[in-house]
Amino acid sequence: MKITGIELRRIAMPLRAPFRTSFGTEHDRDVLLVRVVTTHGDGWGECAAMTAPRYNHEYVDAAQDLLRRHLIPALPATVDAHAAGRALEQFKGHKMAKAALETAILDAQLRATGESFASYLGADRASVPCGVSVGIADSLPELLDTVDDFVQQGYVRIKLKIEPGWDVEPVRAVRERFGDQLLLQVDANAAYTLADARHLARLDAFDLLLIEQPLADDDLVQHAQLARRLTTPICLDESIESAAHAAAAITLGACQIINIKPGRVGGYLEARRIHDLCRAHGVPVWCGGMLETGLGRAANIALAALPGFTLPGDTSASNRYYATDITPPFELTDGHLEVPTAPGIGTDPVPDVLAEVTTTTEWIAL
Ligand SMILES: O=C(O)CCC(=O)N[C@@H](C(=O)O)c1ccccc1
Repeated sequence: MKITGIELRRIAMPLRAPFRTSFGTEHDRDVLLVRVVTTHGDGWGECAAMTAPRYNHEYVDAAQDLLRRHLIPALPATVDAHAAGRALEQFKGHKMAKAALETAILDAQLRATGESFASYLGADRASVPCGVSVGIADSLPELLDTVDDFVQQGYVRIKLKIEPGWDVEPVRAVRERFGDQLLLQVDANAAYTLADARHLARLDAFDLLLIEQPLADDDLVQHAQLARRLTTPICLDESIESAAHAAAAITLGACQIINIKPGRVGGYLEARRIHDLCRAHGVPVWCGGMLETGLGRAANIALAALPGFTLPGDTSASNRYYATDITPPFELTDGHLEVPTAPGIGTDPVPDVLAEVTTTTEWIAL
Protein backbone atom coordinates (compact mmCIF):
# COMPACT_ATOMS: atom_id res chain seq x y z
CA MET A 1 0.00 0.00 0.00
CA LYS A 2 1.45 3.37 -1.03
CA ILE A 3 0.62 6.46 1.00
CA THR A 4 0.08 9.54 -1.13
CA GLY A 5 -0.49 11.94 1.76
CA ILE A 6 -1.55 12.35 5.38
CA GLU A 7 -3.99 14.83 6.90
CA LEU A 8 -3.54 15.99 10.49
CA ARG A 9 -6.90 17.36 11.64
CA ARG A 10 -7.75 18.96 14.99
CA ILE A 11 -11.32 18.95 16.20
CA ALA A 12 -12.93 20.66 19.19
CA MET A 13 -15.29 18.34 21.06
CA PRO A 14 -17.12 19.89 24.02
CA LEU A 15 -17.95 17.38 26.76
CA ARG A 16 -21.60 17.11 27.84
CA ALA A 17 -20.44 17.68 31.43
CA PRO A 18 -17.07 18.40 33.10
CA PHE A 19 -15.13 15.20 33.82
CA ARG A 20 -13.05 15.48 37.02
CA THR A 21 -10.22 13.11 37.89
CA SER A 22 -7.39 13.24 40.43
CA PHE A 23 -5.25 15.09 37.89
CA GLY A 24 -7.70 17.75 36.74
CA THR A 25 -11.05 18.47 35.11
CA GLU A 26 -11.74 18.06 31.39
CA HIS A 27 -14.35 20.40 29.87
CA ASP A 28 -13.67 19.62 26.23
CA ARG A 29 -11.35 17.53 24.08
CA ASP A 30 -8.98 19.04 21.51
CA VAL A 31 -8.59 15.87 19.44
CA LEU A 32 -5.98 15.13 16.78
CA LEU A 33 -7.20 12.89 13.97
CA VAL A 34 -4.87 11.30 11.44
CA ARG A 35 -6.23 10.49 7.98
CA VAL A 36 -3.96 8.43 5.77
CA VAL A 37 -4.67 8.66 2.01
CA THR A 38 -3.32 5.68 0.09
CA THR A 39 -3.52 4.28 -3.41
CA HIS A 40 -6.10 1.84 -1.97
CA GLY A 41 -8.24 4.34 -0.03
CA ASP A 42 -8.25 6.24 3.28
CA GLY A 43 -7.71 5.23 6.91
CA TRP A 44 -8.40 7.02 10.20
CA GLY A 45 -6.54 7.13 13.49
CA GLU A 46 -7.43 9.08 16.65
CA CYS A 47 -4.71 10.34 18.96
CA ALA A 48 -5.52 9.80 22.66
CA ALA A 49 -3.21 12.56 23.90
CA MET A 50 -4.89 15.26 25.96
CA THR A 51 -4.36 19.03 25.73
CA ALA A 52 -1.91 19.05 28.66
CA PRO A 53 0.47 16.29 29.91
CA ARG A 54 -1.59 15.42 33.00
CA TYR A 55 -2.61 11.82 32.31
CA ASN A 56 0.88 11.00 31.04
CA HIS A 57 3.82 12.83 29.47
CA GLU A 58 2.15 13.22 26.06
CA TYR A 59 0.07 16.16 24.86
CA VAL A 60 -1.68 16.80 21.58
CA ASP A 61 0.48 19.64 20.19
CA ALA A 62 3.59 17.54 20.78
CA ALA A 63 1.97 14.56 19.07
CA GLN A 64 1.13 16.62 15.98
CA ASP A 65 4.61 18.15 15.92
CA LEU A 66 6.26 14.72 16.23
CA LEU A 67 4.09 13.27 13.46
CA ARG A 68 4.97 16.15 11.14
CA ARG A 69 8.71 16.34 11.94
CA HIS A 70 9.67 12.70 12.48
CA LEU A 71 7.05 9.95 12.37
CA ILE A 72 5.50 10.63 8.95
CA PRO A 73 8.86 11.30 7.22
CA ALA A 74 10.13 7.96 8.61
CA LEU A 75 7.42 5.89 6.90
CA PRO A 76 8.61 3.61 4.09
CA ALA A 77 7.15 4.40 0.63
CA THR A 78 5.18 1.15 0.60
CA VAL A 79 3.79 0.38 4.02
CA ASP A 80 1.46 -1.72 6.11
CA ALA A 81 0.75 -1.44 9.84
CA HIS A 82 3.53 -3.85 10.88
CA ALA A 83 6.10 -2.10 8.67
CA ALA A 84 4.95 1.26 10.05
CA GLY A 85 5.31 0.01 13.64
CA ARG A 86 8.84 -1.17 12.94
CA ALA A 87 9.77 2.11 11.23
CA LEU A 88 8.56 4.11 14.26
CA GLU A 89 10.53 2.05 16.81
CA GLN A 90 13.61 4.21 16.13
CA PHE A 91 11.88 7.02 18.08
CA LYS A 92 11.60 6.81 21.86
CA GLY A 93 8.29 7.04 23.64
CA HIS A 94 5.36 9.09 22.30
CA LYS A 95 3.18 6.01 22.09
CA MET A 96 -0.06 7.95 21.53
CA ALA A 97 1.35 9.78 18.50
CA LYS A 98 2.67 6.51 17.07
CA ALA A 99 -0.63 4.72 17.80
CA ALA A 100 -2.66 7.28 15.85
CA LEU A 101 -0.48 6.86 12.76
CA GLU A 102 -0.26 3.05 12.94
CA THR A 103 -4.02 2.82 13.46
CA ALA A 104 -4.76 5.00 10.42
CA ILE A 105 -2.50 2.80 8.31
CA LEU A 106 -4.10 -0.38 9.68
CA ASP A 107 -7.56 1.06 8.98
CA ALA A 108 -6.64 1.86 5.35
CA GLN A 109 -5.04 -1.59 4.96
CA LEU A 110 -8.10 -3.43 6.30
CA ARG A 111 -10.62 -1.33 4.37
CA ALA A 112 -8.67 -2.29 1.24
CA THR A 113 -8.79 -6.02 2.05
CA GLY A 114 -12.37 -5.86 3.33
CA GLU A 115 -11.52 -7.18 6.82
CA SER A 116 -12.89 -5.65 10.03
CA PHE A 117 -10.66 -4.69 12.99
CA ALA A 118 -12.54 -7.27 15.04
CA SER A 119 -11.77 -10.08 12.61
CA TYR A 120 -8.14 -9.02 12.14
CA LEU A 121 -7.46 -8.68 15.88
CA GLY A 122 -9.17 -11.99 16.75
CA ALA A 123 -12.46 -10.96 18.34
CA ASP A 124 -14.74 -13.78 19.42
CA ARG A 125 -17.85 -11.79 20.31
CA ALA A 126 -20.43 -9.75 18.39
CA SER A 127 -21.06 -7.34 21.28
CA VAL A 128 -19.21 -6.25 24.41
CA PRO A 129 -20.52 -5.43 27.92
CA CYS A 130 -19.91 -1.79 28.78
CA GLY A 131 -18.74 -0.09 31.92
CA VAL A 132 -18.73 3.62 32.57
CA SER A 133 -16.29 5.95 34.30
CA VAL A 134 -17.73 8.39 36.85
CA GLY A 135 -15.77 11.52 37.70
CA ILE A 136 -15.17 13.03 41.13
CA ALA A 137 -18.36 14.86 42.14
CA ASP A 138 -18.97 17.99 44.24
CA SER A 139 -21.08 16.02 46.73
CA LEU A 140 -22.27 12.51 47.57
CA PRO A 141 -25.89 13.23 46.48
CA GLU A 142 -24.60 14.44 43.10
CA LEU A 143 -22.46 11.31 42.75
CA LEU A 144 -25.37 9.01 43.60
CA ASP A 145 -27.62 10.75 41.05
CA THR A 146 -24.96 10.32 38.37
CA VAL A 147 -24.42 6.64 39.19
CA ASP A 148 -28.18 6.08 39.26
CA ASP A 149 -28.51 7.62 35.80
CA PHE A 150 -25.82 5.32 34.38
CA VAL A 151 -27.28 2.24 36.09
CA GLN A 152 -30.68 3.13 34.60
CA GLN A 153 -29.02 3.41 31.17
CA GLY A 154 -27.87 -0.20 31.58
CA TYR A 155 -24.12 0.10 32.20
CA VAL A 156 -22.94 -3.20 33.64
CA ARG A 157 -20.04 -1.79 35.67
CA ILE A 158 -19.38 1.49 37.50
CA LYS A 159 -15.85 2.95 37.86
CA LEU A 160 -15.45 5.75 40.40
CA LYS A 161 -12.58 8.19 40.14
CA ILE A 162 -11.00 8.62 43.57
CA GLU A 163 -8.36 10.82 45.19
CA PRO A 164 -7.26 11.51 48.79
CA GLY A 165 -10.35 12.91 50.53
CA TRP A 166 -12.75 11.35 48.04
CA ASP A 167 -12.45 7.59 48.27
CA VAL A 168 -13.88 5.50 51.13
CA GLU A 169 -17.01 7.61 51.68
CA PRO A 170 -18.13 7.76 48.00
CA VAL A 171 -17.51 4.02 47.62
CA ARG A 172 -19.44 3.32 50.83
CA ALA A 173 -22.33 5.55 49.67
CA VAL A 174 -22.56 3.79 46.28
CA ARG A 175 -22.43 0.34 47.89
CA GLU A 176 -25.15 1.28 50.41
CA ARG A 177 -27.39 2.78 47.70
CA PHE A 178 -26.93 0.20 44.91
CA GLY A 179 -26.15 -2.97 46.87
CA ASP A 180 -23.47 -5.63 46.66
CA GLN A 181 -24.39 -6.94 43.21
CA LEU A 182 -23.27 -3.80 41.37
CA LEU A 183 -19.91 -4.37 39.62
CA LEU A 184 -17.85 -1.55 41.12
CA GLN A 185 -14.20 -0.45 40.81
CA VAL A 186 -12.14 2.65 41.51
CA ASP A 187 -9.44 4.57 39.61
CA ALA A 188 -6.91 6.69 41.49
CA ASN A 189 -4.82 7.86 38.51
CA ALA A 190 -1.66 7.57 40.62
CA ALA A 191 -2.94 9.91 43.38
CA TYR A 192 -1.63 7.90 46.38
CA THR A 193 1.69 6.73 47.85
CA LEU A 194 2.65 3.59 49.74
CA ALA A 195 2.18 5.61 52.95
CA ASP A 196 -1.56 5.49 52.15
CA ALA A 197 -1.60 1.65 52.19
CA ARG A 198 -3.47 1.38 55.49
CA HIS A 199 -6.07 3.88 54.28
CA LEU A 200 -6.46 2.17 50.89
CA ALA A 201 -6.95 -1.18 52.68
CA ARG A 202 -10.24 0.28 54.01
CA LEU A 203 -11.55 -0.14 50.45
CA ASP A 204 -11.23 -3.92 50.86
CA ALA A 205 -14.52 -3.86 52.79
CA PHE A 206 -16.50 -3.01 49.64
CA ASP A 207 -15.84 -6.02 47.36
CA LEU A 208 -14.43 -3.93 44.52
CA LEU A 209 -13.44 -5.59 41.24
CA LEU A 210 -10.13 -3.70 41.37
CA ILE A 211 -8.32 -0.55 42.37
CA GLU A 212 -6.76 1.07 39.28
CA GLN A 213 -3.31 2.74 39.30
CA PRO A 214 -3.19 3.69 42.98
CA LEU A 215 0.50 4.72 42.89
CA ALA A 216 2.91 6.49 40.54
CA ASP A 217 3.09 5.20 36.98
CA ASP A 218 6.85 4.44 37.24
CA ASP A 219 6.75 2.40 40.45
CA LEU A 220 6.09 -1.29 39.91
CA VAL A 221 7.97 -2.31 43.08
CA GLN A 222 5.79 -0.20 45.37
CA HIS A 223 2.66 -1.47 43.61
CA ALA A 224 3.90 -5.01 44.38
CA GLN A 225 4.40 -4.02 48.04
CA LEU A 226 0.92 -2.46 48.15
CA ALA A 227 -0.61 -5.56 46.53
CA ARG A 228 0.56 -7.60 49.52
CA ARG A 229 -1.36 -5.29 51.87
CA LEU A 230 -4.68 -5.22 50.02
CA THR A 231 -7.20 -7.92 49.17
CA THR A 232 -8.65 -5.80 46.37
CA PRO A 233 -6.85 -6.68 43.10
CA ILE A 234 -4.58 -3.97 41.70
CA CYS A 235 -5.07 -3.00 38.04
CA LEU A 236 -2.41 -0.97 36.24
CA ASP A 237 -3.11 1.63 33.54
CA GLU A 238 -0.49 4.41 33.22
CA SER A 239 2.31 2.02 34.27
CA ILE A 240 1.86 -0.31 31.30
CA GLU A 241 3.17 1.16 28.02
CA SER A 242 4.27 -2.11 26.39
CA ALA A 243 4.12 -5.88 26.55
CA ALA A 244 7.52 -5.74 28.29
CA HIS A 245 6.04 -3.54 31.02
CA ALA A 246 3.13 -5.96 31.37
CA ALA A 247 5.50 -8.92 31.72
CA ALA A 248 7.54 -7.09 34.37
CA ALA A 249 4.44 -6.03 36.32
CA ILE A 250 3.05 -9.57 36.31
CA THR A 251 6.42 -11.08 37.31
CA LEU A 252 6.83 -8.60 40.18
CA GLY A 253 3.26 -9.09 41.38
CA ALA A 254 2.60 -5.37 40.83
CA CYS A 255 -0.83 -6.04 39.40
CA GLN A 256 -3.42 -8.77 38.97
CA ILE A 257 -5.37 -7.03 36.19
CA ILE A 258 -4.35 -4.74 33.31
CA ASN A 259 -6.30 -1.92 31.63
CA ILE A 260 -5.27 -1.93 27.96
CA LYS A 261 -5.49 1.41 26.12
CA PRO A 262 -4.24 1.14 22.54
CA GLY A 263 -3.12 4.79 22.52
CA ARG A 264 -1.04 4.41 25.68
CA VAL A 265 0.78 1.31 24.37
CA GLY A 266 1.50 2.49 20.82
CA GLY A 267 -1.36 0.93 18.90
CA TYR A 268 -3.63 -2.06 18.40
CA LEU A 269 -0.82 -4.46 17.45
CA GLU A 270 0.95 -3.92 20.79
CA ALA A 271 -2.42 -3.95 22.55
CA ARG A 272 -3.00 -7.42 21.12
CA ARG A 273 0.49 -8.51 22.22
CA ILE A 274 -0.33 -7.41 25.77
CA HIS A 275 -3.66 -9.22 25.58
CA ASP A 276 -1.93 -12.42 24.41
CA LEU A 277 0.73 -12.19 27.16
CA CYS A 278 -1.85 -11.57 29.89
CA ARG A 279 -4.03 -14.42 28.65
CA ALA A 280 -1.04 -16.77 28.82
CA HIS A 281 -0.54 -15.71 32.46
CA GLY A 282 -4.22 -15.86 33.41
CA VAL A 283 -4.31 -12.08 33.94
CA PRO A 284 -7.68 -10.53 33.04
CA VAL A 285 -7.64 -7.41 30.88
CA TRP A 286 -10.22 -4.77 29.97
CA CYS A 287 -10.27 -1.91 27.48
CA GLY A 288 -9.73 1.55 28.94
CA GLY A 289 -10.84 4.81 27.38
CA MET A 290 -9.45 8.26 26.69
CA LEU A 291 -12.76 9.99 25.93
CA GLU A 292 -12.46 8.88 22.31
CA THR A 293 -14.79 10.00 19.56
CA GLY A 294 -16.59 7.32 17.58
CA LEU A 295 -13.47 6.68 15.49
CA GLY A 296 -11.30 5.59 18.41
CA ARG A 297 -14.32 4.11 20.15
CA ALA A 298 -15.07 1.81 17.16
CA ALA A 299 -11.54 0.37 17.21
CA ASN A 300 -11.61 -0.01 21.02
CA ILE A 301 -14.87 -1.95 20.87
CA ALA A 302 -13.29 -4.36 18.39
CA LEU A 303 -10.32 -4.84 20.74
CA ALA A 304 -12.63 -5.32 23.73
CA ALA A 305 -14.19 -8.29 21.90
CA LEU A 306 -11.00 -10.40 22.13
CA PRO A 307 -11.27 -13.47 24.38
CA GLY A 308 -8.97 -12.21 27.18
CA PHE A 309 -11.06 -9.06 27.73
CA THR A 310 -13.08 -10.68 30.48
CA LEU A 311 -13.95 -7.52 32.42
CA PRO A 312 -16.26 -4.73 31.19
CA GLY A 313 -14.26 -1.83 29.80
CA ASP A 314 -14.66 1.94 29.66
CA THR A 315 -16.16 1.51 26.18
CA SER A 316 -19.21 3.63 26.91
CA ALA A 317 -21.82 4.91 24.47
CA SER A 318 -21.05 8.03 22.44
CA ASN A 319 -23.48 10.10 24.50
CA ARG A 320 -21.49 9.47 27.69
CA TYR A 321 -19.23 12.34 26.68
CA TYR A 322 -20.58 13.95 23.50
CA ALA A 323 -23.95 15.42 22.57
CA THR A 324 -23.03 14.81 18.91
CA ASP A 325 -20.34 12.33 17.95
CA ILE A 326 -18.36 12.76 14.72
CA THR A 327 -19.49 9.27 13.64
CA PRO A 328 -22.93 7.69 13.80
CA PRO A 329 -23.32 7.31 17.59
CA PHE A 330 -22.54 4.12 19.47
CA GLU A 331 -25.64 3.37 21.53
CA LEU A 332 -26.01 0.99 24.46
CA THR A 333 -28.34 -2.00 24.07
CA ASP A 334 -28.88 -4.02 27.26
CA GLY A 335 -25.58 -2.70 28.59
CA HIS A 336 -23.68 -3.79 25.47
CA LEU A 337 -22.25 -2.18 22.34
CA GLU A 338 -22.26 -3.97 18.99
CA VAL A 339 -18.82 -4.76 17.57
CA PRO A 340 -18.44 -3.05 14.15
CA THR A 341 -18.30 -5.60 11.32
CA ALA A 342 -17.61 -3.34 8.32
CA PRO A 343 -14.05 -3.23 6.91
CA GLY A 344 -11.39 -1.44 8.92
CA ILE A 345 -12.62 0.32 12.05
CA GLY A 346 -16.09 -0.04 10.58
CA THR A 347 -17.33 3.51 10.85
CA ASP A 348 -16.64 6.90 9.24
CA PRO A 349 -16.90 10.52 10.25
CA VAL A 350 -20.16 12.22 9.26
CA PRO A 351 -18.80 14.91 6.87
CA ASP A 352 -21.01 17.79 8.01
CA VAL A 353 -20.37 17.09 11.70
CA LEU A 354 -16.63 16.72 11.12
CA ALA A 355 -16.53 20.02 9.23
CA GLU A 356 -18.45 21.70 12.05
CA VAL A 357 -15.99 20.65 14.78
CA THR A 358 -12.76 21.00 12.75
CA THR A 359 -10.45 23.75 13.97
CA THR A 360 -7.37 23.12 11.76
CA THR A 361 -6.26 20.77 8.99
CA GLU A 362 -2.72 20.19 7.81
CA TRP A 363 -1.85 18.19 4.68
CA ILE A 364 1.48 16.40 4.39
CA ALA A 365 2.20 15.03 0.92
CA LEU A 366 4.47 11.95 0.69
O1 LIG B 1 -14.68 6.43 29.12
C1 LIG B 1 -13.64 6.99 28.77
O2 LIG B 1 -13.23 7.08 27.59
C2 LIG B 1 -12.78 7.58 29.85
C3 LIG B 1 -12.45 6.53 30.86
C4 LIG B 1 -11.54 7.12 31.88
O3 LIG B 1 -11.88 7.23 33.04
N1 LIG B 1 -10.38 7.57 31.42
C5 LIG B 1 -9.48 8.20 32.37
C6 LIG B 1 -8.41 7.26 32.78
O4 LIG B 1 -7.52 7.66 33.52
O5 LIG B 1 -8.54 6.07 32.45
C7 LIG B 1 -9.03 9.49 31.79
C8 LIG B 1 -7.97 9.56 30.94
C9 LIG B 1 -7.62 10.80 30.40
C10 LIG B 1 -8.36 11.95 30.70
C11 LIG B 1 -9.43 11.85 31.55
C12 LIG B 1 -9.77 10.60 32.09
